[in-house]
Amino acid sequence: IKTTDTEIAQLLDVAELISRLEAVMGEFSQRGAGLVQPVRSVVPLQKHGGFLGLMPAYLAHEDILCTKMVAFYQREQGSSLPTTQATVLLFDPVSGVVSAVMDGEVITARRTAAVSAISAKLLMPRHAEILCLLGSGHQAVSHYEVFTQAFTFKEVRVWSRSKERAEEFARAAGGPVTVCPSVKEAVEGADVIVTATNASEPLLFGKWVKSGAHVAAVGACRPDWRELDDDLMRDAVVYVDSREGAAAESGDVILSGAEVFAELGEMINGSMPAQRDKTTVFKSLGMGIQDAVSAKLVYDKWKSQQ
Ligand SMILES: NC(=O)C1=CN([C@@H]2O[C@H](COP(=O)(O)OP(=O)(O)OC[C@H]3O[C@@H](n4cnc5c(N)ncnc54)[C@H](O)[C@@H]3O)[C@@H](O)[C@H]2O)C=CC1
Ligand SMILES: O=C(O)C1=NCCCC1
Repeated sequence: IKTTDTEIAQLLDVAELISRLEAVMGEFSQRGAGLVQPVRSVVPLQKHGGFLGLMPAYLAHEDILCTKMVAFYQREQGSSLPTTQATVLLFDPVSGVVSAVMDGEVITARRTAAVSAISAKLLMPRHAEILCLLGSGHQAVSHYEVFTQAFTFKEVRVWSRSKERAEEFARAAGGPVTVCPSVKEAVEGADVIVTATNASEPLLFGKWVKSGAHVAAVGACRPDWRELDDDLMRDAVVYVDSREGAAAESGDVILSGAEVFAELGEMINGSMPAQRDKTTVFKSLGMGIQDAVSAKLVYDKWKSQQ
């Protein structure tokens, strides 16, 4: 089959996705033989300010064989082209035949937000009231959608480099969103902060972050890119999706020298604690296994409707 982002948006249910992602992230952190997922292969395109990422995964228990190919470009402000363009291939693992070719933008946006929601569920302060989104692009939109579906906040704030974009974001959101003029004002007193920008220098500073807040850091996916400053990285308890991925790709982890406390999956398995009372950072980079379970959910739902 060949499925488009429009179809996938209808088929990929957030609650089902969260439950499948929790299971697979837990399994990943056990490092069993049933799950094969190398760290993303990255082909840098220095000449064009981008890279091509290859993200294969095999999940033996459910017999899911999948790969995503994702092109990522740091665009000029105002460019009409998307930053991230992706295609997901699902294979029949018995024969190697390709069973589905899927657009990858919705899968990428929704599964990333769903993984951040799992981290927030475990790490955000009890009775969290204020959600703050830094950035107003695809990931900010999907994080808004998933977080407001999974949790109830009294206030949602957005900050973006472009005030017009932030205002557009607020208008398009399904509920009230406060547009903030600066990062500092946006994050002051926030319980949950999502950083979803293409910044390569820190824009979120520890001195602005409320003690006990939870930060889901989604951008800065190259070893020399940052969204968070050293103070925040060193003072917070740092969780990652994959230790190997973070050591290879996260500028926030590598350049700050911060210690990684645990993987999300270790918290899910109960082998490492969720330090909810401390300031926490979940550094997300994205993993092939997340795309694999998402693609399988889409494929099964599509088949059940034929
Ligand atoms: N952790 C994960 O699994 C994934 C992470 N990402 C990352 O998420 C980030 C956002 O992706 P999208 O929302 O798809 O991109 P997008 O292009 O739709 O939105 C990017 C946002 O960042 C802002 N921005 C760009 N440069 C900036 C700068 N220097 N300072 C402050 N803001 C800046 C833009 O104004 C826009 O609001 C990217 O860094 C991407 O690498 C993307 C997919 C998966
Ligand atoms: O996991 C992904 O997919 C991506 N992560 C970092 C940026 C490109 C897409």
